[in-house]
Formats: sequence, C-alpha cells, structure tokens
Amino acid sequence: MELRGKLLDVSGLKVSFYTYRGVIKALDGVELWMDSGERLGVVGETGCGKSVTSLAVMRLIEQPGEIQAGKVIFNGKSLLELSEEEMNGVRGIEMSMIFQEPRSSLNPVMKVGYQIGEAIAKSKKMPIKKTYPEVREILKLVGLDPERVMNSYPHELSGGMSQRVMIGMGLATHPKLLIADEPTSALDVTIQAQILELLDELARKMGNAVMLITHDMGVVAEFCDKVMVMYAGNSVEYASTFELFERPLHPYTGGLLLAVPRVGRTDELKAIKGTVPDLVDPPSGCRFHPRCPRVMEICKENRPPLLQVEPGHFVACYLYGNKGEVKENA
Ligand SMILES: Nc1ncnc2c1ncn2[C@@H]1O[C@H](COP(=O)(O)OP(=O)(O)OP(=O)(O)O)[C@@H](O)[C@H]1O
Ligand code: NI
Repeated sequence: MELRGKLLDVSGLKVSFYTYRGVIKALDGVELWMDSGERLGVVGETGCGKSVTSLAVMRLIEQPGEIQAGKVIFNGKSLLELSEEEMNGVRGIEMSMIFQEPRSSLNPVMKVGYQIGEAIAKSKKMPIKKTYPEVREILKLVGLDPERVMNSYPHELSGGMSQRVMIGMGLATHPKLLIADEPTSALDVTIQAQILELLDELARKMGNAVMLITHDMGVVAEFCDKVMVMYAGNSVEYASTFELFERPLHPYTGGLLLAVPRVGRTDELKAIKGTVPDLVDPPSGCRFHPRCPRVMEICKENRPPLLQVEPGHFVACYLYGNKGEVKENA
C-alpha cells in the first residue's frame, strides 16, 4: 500500500457513539497523514470530530464509542491491529498527547516529579527514583524551576505551568508524534503565546511531529506546515498552510477563512450560515451540502471523495471533478 505520510497515515476512519438518542456517526471516513517532523493543523467547527480523531489514533475511544472501520498506520505499524499490550508500547512512548485542561490530566494526589518520572520509567523500564535526574532536565527544558516543581502537587501550579509540565511529560519519552488538542485554549492570551512558542522550540529541538488541533486559524498560520480541514466527521480539504490560505478550494474552507478571528480569539465561526448537522441523522451526500453556497444536485446524492486536484492539494468537493463516481454507502 502506498502511504501518503511516512509517519502517520489514517484512512477511512469511522467512529460511532451508541447513545440513547441514536447512533452518533462522529467520524465517517476520516483521512489524515503526516510526515516525520511535520506539523499538521486539524481545524473545523466544534463537533466536527477533531478530538475523536486524535483519540481514535491513540486508540483511546471508550464506551459508548467504537472504532468501526479504517486504518491507522503509524511508524510502520498498523495500530488498529495491535494487541492492547503492543499498543501500550506505542501510546505515551512513540506517540503522546496533551489536552486543553492540563490539570485534569495530572493526578491531583501525586507530586509532579513523580508523575513525570512515571512516564519515563514506563518507557525505559527503570525504577522511578532513577529517573529523577532526567525529570529535572525536562523541567528545565520546559522553563520551570525543577527544585520547586518536582515536589509540588498539580493544584500548586498555574494553568500555564501545568501545561508546561504536560508538554514535558509528553516529550519525555522522545515520541515521534505529539498530539496537542487545543493545548492553549484554556489559558490566558499572553500565556497561550508562550506555550505555543515552547511547543515550537521543543519540536524543533527534538524533531518530533506535532498534530495541533485548534479552532484558531491564526495559530495554524503561525505554527503549522500543513492543514487538514474537517467538517461533520469528514476530511474535506488538505494542503500546505500557505496554499490553503492562499487558495482555499472547498466552499467550507472559504467560509472558515472569512471567519478568521484575531489570534487568540476562539469563538464560533459565524461567517458560515447554518449550523453543524446532527450526526445521528447527517445530511445525505456531502454533509456540507445544506449549508453550501455552491451546492449542486449531485452533492445531495453522492459523497465526494478526498482527491488530489493540484500537487499536494486535496479536496472533497464535486466542484473539482470526479462527478458521481462514489456512491454514498449506507
Ligand atoms: N463520549 C461521547 N459520547 C457521545 N458522543 C460523543 C462522545 N465524544 C464525542 N462525541 C460526539 O462526536 C462528535 C465529534 O466530537 P469531537 O469532540 O471530536 O469534536 P471536536 O471537533 O473535537 O469539537 P470541539 O472543537 O468542540 O472540541 C460530536 O458530535 C460529539 O457529540
Ligand atoms: Ni475537541
């Protein structure tokens, strides 16, 4: 199989949640790929499946959710086919993740130094006590005072300091991929910029790839090499950041960019009329068609596949050809 990304290649990823309201078809054929050391921005309105995609890649989808189809090839391994034990050797070691609420990802009753040590001990299979010199180094690396922070409990740290700890923990095992899900949106604006700068500096130094999930197109423009735009559980456009901002092809991306907020502002994108569809009963054909200013008949019937229309520029939209080849699957 030809891989589109040497580090990560996600194809046809489907995830559903079985709720009392019905089956939420959260991801319906997500496509995503990354090269080593690359920064990919994953963008789209709230509920489009950004977080579920990252959790599925880490195989952290829990009940009532289920991965139903798709392939995740990471670093030469087919993750959805690994045993839980094999996956444990990947998660938090070759691939780690940081979240919006750093404090809720830390254990409130354990000292910070111990928690970072635990992450290293797991990957190096050594006792936690032996990791402390390395823990100190990591804390210095993320701009914290090791002596003070080692022996602190998470509640003694500010939001920005906690996110620094999470980044340190995430990178402690020298993963090839760090997934950051809205890593700065719970922080003050000035702290946001510092945290992004830190991520930038460390990724450069350590050479790891970063998948950055964000609402903020300003952050994407500054930080990312490539961008994947998602809409209602589908990948709709992929290009280099420059190309995407310069020549957006999908009508949804056009709307997203019109709505570009000031850096740091993360409200809803108001420029696109209508609201995100109910994923229990999503629109037929292209899920964007009810909101699309350029909708055609075919868009209501068939789902456009994500196709390369210019070198390195992919779009799932019938405005760019391939009319009628792919039938909506039931
Ligand atoms: N545990 C769950 N139970 C039921 N539905 C879920 C669950 N987690 C996610 N979903 C649904 O999956 C869809 C995608 O959610 P996801 O959190 O990935 O969106 P998102 O793009 O990350 O949004 P946001 O920008 O708000 O973080 C949504 O419709 C959401 O309601
Ligand atoms: Ni999310």
